[in-house]
Amino acid sequence: MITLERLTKRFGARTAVDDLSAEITAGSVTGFLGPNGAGKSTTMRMILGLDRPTSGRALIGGRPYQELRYPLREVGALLDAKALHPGRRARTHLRALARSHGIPAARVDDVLEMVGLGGVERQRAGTFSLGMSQRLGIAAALIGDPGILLFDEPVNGLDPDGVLWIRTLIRSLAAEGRTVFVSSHLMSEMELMADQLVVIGRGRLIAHAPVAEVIAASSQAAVVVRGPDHERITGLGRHLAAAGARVESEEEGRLLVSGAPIEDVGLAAHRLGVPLFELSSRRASLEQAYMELTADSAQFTAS
Ligand SMILES: Nc1ncnc2c1ncn2[C@@H]1O[C@H](COP(=O)(O)OP(=O)(O)OP(=O)(O)O)[C@@H](O)[C@H]1O
Repeated sequence: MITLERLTKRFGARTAVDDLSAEITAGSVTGFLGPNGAGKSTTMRMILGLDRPTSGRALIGGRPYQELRYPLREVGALLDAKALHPGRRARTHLRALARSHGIPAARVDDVLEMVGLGGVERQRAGTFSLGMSQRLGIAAALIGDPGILLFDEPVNGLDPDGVLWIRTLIRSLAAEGRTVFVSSHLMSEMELMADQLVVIGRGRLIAHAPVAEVIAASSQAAVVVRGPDHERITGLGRHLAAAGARVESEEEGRLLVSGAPIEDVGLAAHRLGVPLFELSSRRASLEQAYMELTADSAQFTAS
């Protein structure tokens, strides 16, 4: 588990992370979302002891990073896949990491196989494609078999095969009971990958909830009602609106109802004797829900 307790980071006059509290639980993938400059990387850096909080704290399994004796055995991270020295060979890099953390050298070959770099371990990192660098970064994150993993934009710039591979890996790491915290700007990918979401804007917490809940809260989520009798459909709409639902009608005989469960809409139609051709749920996308949530906190917006 990762615990953020009133975590705050200021850079001079700029507050990058502002009083952020959240618990990122084990056994599931938690997506970390927010507009550019929202404070995601800074939060991850504080969790990993790379930036010192101005106030508050970030705990890994109940302890600050600095107190972990062999950090790589407790937490692995992929922050910047291209950060590795270009002259380093993949295997040499992983061997050095293993040695400094008391991890058996045999584990190096295991993780190279696991990420599909088994054949290129002697190649220098500078000759790696972005996808290979990403895989090497993931091998480094996994080398200590840690229970907690952080991935900052892991699918950035990857081809569809690479994206599918990372998604499957991340899901399986969580299924093994690990805590997985992943940032991404790709909403469609997050929708497939994450169980919960932490959404921040201007350093502050906007939402912390299961993905399904965040999507259901979007105003784009609606119940679609359609029937042959326009007047009776309109009457049903009035009835639902009087009961507190939001009702729109873009074409005759068809309603979009939000703020009322589909069961209530169906029962109301039945009670009022309104014949229906369609009663269905229109699901919002995570992208729509996210855009609504963060509309007020995007740092850079076109006018
Ligand atoms: N070392 C630093 N010195 C000064 N300001 C910084 C530093 N690091 C980050 N910031 C500022 O803190 C804010 C949060 O940045 P951060 O990189 O954490 O956001 P982010 O959510 O990761 O953004 P992105 O999605 O663009 O990667 C930004 O306004 C950024 O300019």
